[in-house]
Amino acid sequence: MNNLLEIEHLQTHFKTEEGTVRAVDDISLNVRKGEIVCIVGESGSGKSITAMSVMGLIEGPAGRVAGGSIRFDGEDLLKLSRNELRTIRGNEIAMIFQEPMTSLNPVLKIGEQIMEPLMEHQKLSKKAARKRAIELIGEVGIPRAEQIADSYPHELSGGMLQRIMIAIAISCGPKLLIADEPTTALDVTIQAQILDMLRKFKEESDTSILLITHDLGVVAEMADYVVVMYAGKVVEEGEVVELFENPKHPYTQGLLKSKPIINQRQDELYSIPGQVPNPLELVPSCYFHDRCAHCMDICRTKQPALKQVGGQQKAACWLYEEEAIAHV
Ligand SMILES: Nc1ncnc2c1ncn2[C@@H]1O[C@H](COP(=O)(O)OP(=O)(O)OP(=O)(O)O)[C@@H](O)[C@H]1O
Repeated sequence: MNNLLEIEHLQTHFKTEEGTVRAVDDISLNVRKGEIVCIVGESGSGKSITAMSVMGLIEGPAGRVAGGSIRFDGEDLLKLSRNELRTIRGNEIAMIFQEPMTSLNPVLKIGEQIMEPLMEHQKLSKKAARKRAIELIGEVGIPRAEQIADSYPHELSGGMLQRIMIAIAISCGPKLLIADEPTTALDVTIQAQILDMLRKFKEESDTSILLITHDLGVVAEMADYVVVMYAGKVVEEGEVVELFENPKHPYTQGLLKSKPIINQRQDELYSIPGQVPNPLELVPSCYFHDRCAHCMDICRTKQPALKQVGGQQKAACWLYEEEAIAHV
């Protein structure tokens, strides 16, 4: 109902010499029209690979989507040909990456790079595309747009380049914007400006945003709905207020405890003890068990399923299972 993106039981695997990495291991999530969904989790939890799977950017033969479905606006993206996918990518679904320098072509002028999708997807003439590119540079808050259009990427600051990436991403009026850590490389003031811009764009155009971050401050500011990932799995999800007020999964509780609080001096910031497990050594269990203060016997031997734990909130934790209590 009203879902623009529906990911169901997605599995994305990588074959390595040491074995298969289940980077995304049976995850489901929805993004409704006009909604911002944040995927949050530590490094290596599978956030980026989820986004790359939606974009059809998983490279074979080592990487492959091994199962599940990704429906966008009613269409199963995994069943589309490369060409059909290319038509959707950059047009109806656009992505902003963490490092703009790696996505921009260093030898092409900024204006030309903004013009490219406008000519390819919107079929604008060169002249019309240039005019629109200059407008877009202004729309993302960069002054002297014409001069910027004629500059090369290395002549711009990191914050400006990220604005250019946003200009490219919004140029074709996408229905879904995927932003993978879009502000991580930027200082806090610029970070806030970029997030404001994304929110404003969402409100004006009713675009949905799938925002990937490890920063709960960003989640608090941006999300309608939050999906917490750990070791390739969704361990908790819910409406942002509900989840922040009453996190159920010990991992989410740990993440929230380790979030710095603005205007409050904290002598030592809490961090969750231990490390994310080696993706090649996962055994049937709760993957968080050896970092969890509430670990029970069952957590070491059986994987908890994601279940409703109140309101819209779901958690995958034996603490909320009657079966667990029977085993203690
Ligand atoms: N090409 C690859 N080959 C093998 N394993 C990979 C490959 N790409 C990613 N992985 C593994 O998949 C898992 C998930 O990676 P992913 O980049 O999605 O994590 P993430 O949550 O986005 O972390 P980060 O914030 O560091 O980007 C990790 O264990 C990673 O090592």
